[in-house]
Amino acid sequence: GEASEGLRPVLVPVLHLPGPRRPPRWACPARGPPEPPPAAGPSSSSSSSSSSSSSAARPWPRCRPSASSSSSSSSPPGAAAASPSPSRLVPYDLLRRSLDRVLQRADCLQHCLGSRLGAAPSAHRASHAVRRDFERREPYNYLQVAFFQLKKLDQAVSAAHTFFVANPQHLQMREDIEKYRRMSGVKSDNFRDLEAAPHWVRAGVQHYNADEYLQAVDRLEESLREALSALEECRALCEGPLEEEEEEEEEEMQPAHYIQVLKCRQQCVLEIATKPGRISATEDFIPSHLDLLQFAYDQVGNQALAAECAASYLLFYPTDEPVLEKMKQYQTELGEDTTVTAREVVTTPGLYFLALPCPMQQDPRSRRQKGKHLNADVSCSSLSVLTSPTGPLPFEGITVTMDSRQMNGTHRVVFDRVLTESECKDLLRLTKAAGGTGDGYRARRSPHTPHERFEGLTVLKAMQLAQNGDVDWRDAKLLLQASEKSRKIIESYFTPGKKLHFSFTHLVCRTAVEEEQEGRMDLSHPVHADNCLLDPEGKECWKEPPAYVYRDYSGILYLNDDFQGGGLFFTEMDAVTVTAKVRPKCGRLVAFSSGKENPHGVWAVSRGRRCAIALWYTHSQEHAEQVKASFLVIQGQRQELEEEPGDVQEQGLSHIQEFKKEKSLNFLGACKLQNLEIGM
Ligand SMILES: O=C(O)CCC(=O)C(=O)O
Ligand SMILES: [Fe+2]
Repeated sequence: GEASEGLRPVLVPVLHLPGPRRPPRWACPARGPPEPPPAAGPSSSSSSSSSSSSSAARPWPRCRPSASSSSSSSSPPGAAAASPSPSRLVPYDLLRRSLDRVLQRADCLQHCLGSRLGAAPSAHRASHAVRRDFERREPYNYLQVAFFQLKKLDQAVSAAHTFFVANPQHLQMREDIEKYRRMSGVKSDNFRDLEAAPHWVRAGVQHYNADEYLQAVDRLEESLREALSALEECRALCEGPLEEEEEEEEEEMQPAHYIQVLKCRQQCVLEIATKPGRISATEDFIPSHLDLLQFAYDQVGNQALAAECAASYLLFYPTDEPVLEKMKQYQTELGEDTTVTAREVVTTPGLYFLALPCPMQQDPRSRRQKGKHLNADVSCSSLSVLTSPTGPLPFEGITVTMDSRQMNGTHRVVFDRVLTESECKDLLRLTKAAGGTGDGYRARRSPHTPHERFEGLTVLKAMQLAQNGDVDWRDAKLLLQASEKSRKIIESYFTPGKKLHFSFTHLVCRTAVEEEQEGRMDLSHPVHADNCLLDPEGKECWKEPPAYVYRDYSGILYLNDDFQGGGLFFTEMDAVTVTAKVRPKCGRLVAFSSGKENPHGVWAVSRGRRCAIALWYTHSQEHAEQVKASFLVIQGQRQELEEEPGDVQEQGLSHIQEFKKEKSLNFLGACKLQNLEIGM
């Protein structure tokens, strides 16, 4: 109907590289196919404006299309000097040289940004230049020549046409195109734009636009599959040991393959150069398809698949209001106990590909045997390094500030705005009131360093304090709520569909002991991993007691920033090479997997008091903390519990029994929470 018409997602089905079609500036005219006989092909000599003395000897474009040169129509001196002798000028050489330039830039950029060495200025220039090359479709200019040399006329024509589409004012190419048109053996359908969306993209969209949703879903699914495998191939190409292999197999290299490599590289460069959160139009292909599919499935009455698409879409745009709204609606329609899961797509902002089962241990030689047809194993091997699996975040307003990639590791993330300023204030009040009541941490005042005082408070302790009237019930409850909120965020981000239980929750403050700061060299918290015993010398981490081996994920929710020092940092297994830093502040939640992949420590707090809620989670029900149960018991409200979904209910009830036995506390009179809702 009308209303749903209005909600139709805007279409952005672009797989090719986008870019403004502003007229490019040209340093040199592109040259047509080399052999001059007019009958054989477009002439390269007739309209040459070059004054270079060596032009007659060189059958190739005299000037390499250059992103930076804009003033001269003669050969840049550097380029001329670097030119191989005419006899060596086979198409591949030339093509390669132009590609190498781009590839070098890409590598440089990757390296530059990767190591975060004053990345901004040069890296961004490079990225613009690379981008410009692609916007201008420069490589196609070379390709047409290469194909022409190879006597692959149809491909030469489509390369020329593809270039011309983006450069309609290019006189030389216009002439060449005219010549191609007159050549026998050239068919009109050779004038194809190789950068245009492929047929399988258009078909789905056409059906969609014609409101033919049944056909649309089939075609869109097909299109999505194609796109995912294309992307995957790209990743493999981008990350594989490309140059080496090509060096050996140069003879066999096909120009089309170069183009593919180039595009892939370009995509990687863009991904890396793309600011966090900004998703380029190329990358928009998948979410936009998911968006269309969601609507189409909805229209054909398949709510389950529509919901699945919405959930998948939210992996890319976790805060998209209309889709979040839709999601809620689907959840209601499908029933709350139906779990809606996203498709097997993993993503970080700006980086995604299919989560295939990875043949991790594959012999690298197998790739070589398969020659240039790079396979999933290449991208798989990088999967664990480059990506974090993410699900939609269950709360609005929370942002992902840094992901694994930005933190140079695996399963690391920083969320912001998990708490408001006023919630931080309330929780800090709780720490004040609780101060001096013992550290809740094996009762040691300074477990890590004599230069700081360490205070801690568990949830249970907070509840008991509230019961005794030592702290405000609402503050105690807020501690529980903040913990549960963090749990939900971390669960949905790292392990959607797989329950994470509390393992231990601890509100901790580290206070600098003023007279103990001079010449201090130690850390507030030495480098460690949370579920294994780190051995930096042996670069190992022993997953055995007394380590808390059952801890699967760790979270630290920070409450303040008015102190000196106290930054969290991650290291390599050597415990000294810092790979990422996190500055604490109110509402910031850092989360990471608890294993050897995430050694971390805290720099000395040299002034003031640093407070945070440290949270550990486990998949193991056996090791689940009884926070929720204790909360319910304190309320004395079994009935609340009975409204919980099945598994929580069961778990809660059995924990109540245990809890009562263990603590032999009489909670019946402790019903102060009765009027406070449990709602998280
Ligand atoms: O407070 C922090 O930032 C980290 C604390 C930590 O790593 C721990 O308690 O295990
Ligand atoms: Fe830790």
